[in-house]
Amino acid sequence: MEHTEIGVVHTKVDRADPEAVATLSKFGVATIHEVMGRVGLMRPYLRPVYPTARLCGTAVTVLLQPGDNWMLHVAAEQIEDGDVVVAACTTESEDGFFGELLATSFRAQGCQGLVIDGGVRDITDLERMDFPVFSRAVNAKGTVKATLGSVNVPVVCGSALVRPGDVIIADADGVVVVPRERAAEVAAASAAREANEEGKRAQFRAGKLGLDMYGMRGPLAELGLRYED
Ligand SMILES: O=C([O-])CC(=O)C(=O)O
Ligand SMILES: [Mg+2]
Repeated sequence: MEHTEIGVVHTKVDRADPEAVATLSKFGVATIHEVMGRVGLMRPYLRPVYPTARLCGTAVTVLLQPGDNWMLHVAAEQIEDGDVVVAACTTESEDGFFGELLATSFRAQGCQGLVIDGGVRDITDLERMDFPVFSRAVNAKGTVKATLGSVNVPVVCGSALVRPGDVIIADADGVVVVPRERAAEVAAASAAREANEEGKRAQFRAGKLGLDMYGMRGPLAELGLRYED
């Protein structure tokens, strides 16, 4: 996707339904990705900067220029309670765009965390603050404030399309995007899948084999699987 809109801040965002966002926050990224039909995942190079980092919220999107974090300060003013900032870059950049100072500012505006297709720094402080960040790099290299990007335009972050107001869920398994129109439906489907998995878990715990639970013996025999002493 081409990033054509440079130098614009959209101040009005159509955010996903808060009740659906609250429900989605209870589920893991793998579950949500599965029930959406195995779509919406960002590339796995985006990793939490500390292992227990976890976030769920509606996206304020940022388009950055390489080595320039000016638009993150512009974005701070657009954050509402429960938002997650999703920052993409016009050109690949691993510079340290974000650290504990910006985290302090974002948190004061009600931000739930950051997903950035770039670098971040101050990660010991970010962990101490329990401010969840998912990034492509940890990098002490600083950035400037010299060039315009945009805020609240559609962006491609970790190869996934994110529109302002979409729901972002991230945990140790990855980052997933739920289009804002699908939030309620995906939340309900996630709850159903979790209930189904709880049933399977109970059977596995009791010693039942997947071979029997999933009726695999017949198809394996048909394919000619042999058991030999
Ligand atoms: O200020 C910056 O450029 C990034 C940073 O280290 C911080 O936010 O603490
Ligand atoms: Mg710093």
